[in-house]
Amino acid sequence: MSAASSTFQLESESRPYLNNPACVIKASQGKGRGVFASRTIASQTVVEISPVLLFNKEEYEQHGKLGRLVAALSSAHFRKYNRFTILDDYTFKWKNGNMALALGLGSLFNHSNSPNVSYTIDSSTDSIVYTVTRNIEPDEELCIYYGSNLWFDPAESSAGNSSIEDEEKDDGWGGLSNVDVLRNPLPIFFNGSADDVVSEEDLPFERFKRPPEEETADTVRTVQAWAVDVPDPRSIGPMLKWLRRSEVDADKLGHLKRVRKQGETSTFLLSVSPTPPNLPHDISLTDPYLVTVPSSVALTTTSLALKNSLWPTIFAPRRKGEVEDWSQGKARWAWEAMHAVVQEALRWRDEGEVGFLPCNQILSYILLQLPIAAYVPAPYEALDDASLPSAFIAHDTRQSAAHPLRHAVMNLIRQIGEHRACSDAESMEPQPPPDGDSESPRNGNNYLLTSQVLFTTHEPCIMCSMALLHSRVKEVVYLIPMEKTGGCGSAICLPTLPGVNHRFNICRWKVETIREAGLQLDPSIDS
Ligand SMILES: C[S@@+](CC[C@H](N)C(=O)[O-])C[C@H]1O[C@@H](n2cnc3c(N)ncnc32)[C@H](O)[C@@H]1O
Repeated sequence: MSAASSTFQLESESRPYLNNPACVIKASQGKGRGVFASRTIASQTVVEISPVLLFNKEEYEQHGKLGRLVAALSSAHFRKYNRFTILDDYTFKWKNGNMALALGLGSLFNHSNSPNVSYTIDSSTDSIVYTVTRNIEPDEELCIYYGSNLWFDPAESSAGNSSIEDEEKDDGWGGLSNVDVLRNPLPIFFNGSADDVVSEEDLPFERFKRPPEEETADTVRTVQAWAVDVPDPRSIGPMLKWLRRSEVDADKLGHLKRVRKQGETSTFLLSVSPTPPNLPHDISLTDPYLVTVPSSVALTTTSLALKNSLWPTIFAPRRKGEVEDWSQGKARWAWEAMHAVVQEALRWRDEGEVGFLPCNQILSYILLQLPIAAYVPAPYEALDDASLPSAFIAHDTRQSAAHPLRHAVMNLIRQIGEHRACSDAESMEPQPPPDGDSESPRNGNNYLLTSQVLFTTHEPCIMCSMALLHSRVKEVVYLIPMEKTGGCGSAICLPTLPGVNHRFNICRWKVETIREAGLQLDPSIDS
């Protein structure tokens, strides 16, 4: 039974809904059942809290979904003609790859391009909260927005005045202009406080995991630290207490064990300060002396063996700081940045700039061209800082400039360089001269993307990845992997190559988002 052919056929047929006397379920012209107001409802009233029934990914893929092929080409068109079960009309994405079926009224809200109900996901109680977004008249239908990829032909909606559809309809671009990563359903990280940490699976991207780099005896970094021997085993306890209490360089030596035992003698690591710390007079100790110790944890067993030969070292297979936590606020910032870069690419669609051609004639009606764009937003960490670096955005101009090197990323980096040159010229401050030392803070001033995150529609090619490396970018987030030409993990992963003198993080926007955007691309082009 399809939703639209439900037993509710007549407008006059309505049934009371026990939990909320302001809502009734009635037939809605051309849509099956719908939820209607039985009386006036004030704006911002919560009209429903629906618990959800969760299906895990495997269960849904096997029994509910459209089948793998169709899912891979998840377009409204395919969904329309390839439904396996009516559940496909009711379930939607939940966190951790699960699918959710709203119980109660939640499954009966119809879609409108001008919705009067918004909803938020409450994952702590596995429920969805529905709130009216304006004052509602008696008998008005309550509708939510399902997104721009509908799998049915929508019946005219009376839920609101201005219609999202009016703005979007027939863009001559297969609806790609409607790709709006900010639209409903908003991801989970839009629900909580900006400082809450987002779990890895709820992030909108996957992080590219670099294989840990192997160290050799020549590359292990070391530092000089003060140590002292405790010859009398009875002094070990008091010395440990003293060390704990005094907390000397606890942060700087946290990657090392503080005591090394060799035979009867225990050696205590004291500090990395230029002079030895003041030691307790009531404990029998030798004079402090300098030892060479590793300056970081061991990431691999090879590194551990090397470092332990200098000083017992902590083994931490994950690089400290490699997997940085993302807060809800930062995830929202990234979401908006990705939205901005997609919009920028679309802005150039009619200008004939480099994009992607359908790679398969049979499927060409769902394959779209997307020009390439790149964006560096103002850093999230410095959003409140008035002196923060500006945001920069650029697109690929290979066609219009008739220049083979005018890739979006190259254009962006050049733009930032030119901006920097102009502001330097305007500034009265003398600028430090460039030098070749990557460790030098003076040189750091001359890099163009230090601590910045770059968002791009397409994985940068090898040339662009190298330019990003030379600009000391902190992170690259891309939407579409470029299997044959990408320099950030697809064809090659430039920042992991031996010999390159800068590493940057790589984040690949999650595949579902690309599918939602309806993008299928020719992977053979350089971006
Ligand atoms: C989640 S159900 C909504 C409740 C549904 N009307 C019912 O009777 O069970 C989604 C289904 O409702 C129908 N629907 C929702 N909004 C619609 C609209 N604007 N126009 C036409 N059909 C709609 C479609 O058949 C869709 O697959």
